[in-house]
Amino acid sequence: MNVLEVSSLEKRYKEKLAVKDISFQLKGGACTALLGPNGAGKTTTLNMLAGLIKPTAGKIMAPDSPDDIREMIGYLPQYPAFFEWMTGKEFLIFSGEISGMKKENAERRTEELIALVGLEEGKNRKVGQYSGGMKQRLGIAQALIHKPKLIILDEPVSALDPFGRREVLDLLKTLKKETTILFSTHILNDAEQICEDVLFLHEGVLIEQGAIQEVKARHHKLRLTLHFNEDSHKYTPILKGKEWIHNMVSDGKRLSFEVADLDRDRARIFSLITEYEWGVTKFESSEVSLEEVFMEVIKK
Ligand SMILES: Nc1ncnc2c1ncn2[C@@H]1O[C@H](COP(=O)(O)OP(=O)(O)OP(=O)(O)O)[C@@H](O)[C@H]1O
Repeated sequence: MNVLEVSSLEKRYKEKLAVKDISFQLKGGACTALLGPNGAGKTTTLNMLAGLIKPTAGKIMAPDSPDDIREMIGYLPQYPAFFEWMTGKEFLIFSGEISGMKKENAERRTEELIALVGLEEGKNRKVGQYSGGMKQRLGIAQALIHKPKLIILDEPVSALDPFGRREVLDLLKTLKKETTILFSTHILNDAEQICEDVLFLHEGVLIEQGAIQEVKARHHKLRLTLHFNEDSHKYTPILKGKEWIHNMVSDGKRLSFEVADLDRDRARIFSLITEYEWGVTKFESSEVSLEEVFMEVIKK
């Protein structure tokens, strides 16, 4: 069942067409990553879904809650504003009350959320004293206060150090069990770790979408890496002429390239190694990352 269905969505800011005719669906219970470089249109798209800005054209539908889409969405903006003089607990109760909850319900929900996002220790400290990771976890709790079916998070980990990033990614993994998640990021590795589905946005256009495994399979490539006991540049002329070798990178003693058929091309490489008696110290094969697939799709 789709939680959200978006069709032909478009946003124009004066002369700038920031989002161009994009269509996609969000499956209930799935985690979807909206990926794209700076300026791709991620924030504009999320702001339209959250009802903060009006689309120039297109439709946003929620099959399950057709009357009040905003009710079913919890949103964490890229730069959330907190009242730094409130404690985390006070801030959540206040957020619940301004979203229309009765005080006792807001208090009950706050306790649940504090446990869920792991803020027990800091709940009575002022938000101004929180670390970046704690603030993001508080922001996520705030987005969840009214038990939304879908939470939308704009770059929730981009501004965090590696420790804070891990905290928030782990929290998102836990939340996947309870709610549908859509989050934007330009760090593809984060998406790969926690999401099932991806949307690739580039210059306002949705250039690829679907299950991560399917997207990878569509652009199926594998990377072989050879480690030599000397500078690998010496070996590139022999490999350059082979039509089955793509995107070769020579980096010190290491040489890597993409191939389409691992078994066939591994055998080809082994026969070259034997023929030329190359001093190979290590041989590795790996799947290309989502990041490499994305760069490939953008180039096309
Ligand atoms: N209010 C606005 N008025 C005019 N142009 C805007 C406005 N907001 C965004 N834009 C432009 O629309 C394009 C998309 O911006 P948007 O912020 O949605 O991208 P983004 O993918 O979220 O980028 P980032 O990762 O840098 O946040 C950019 O070219 C941006 O300059």
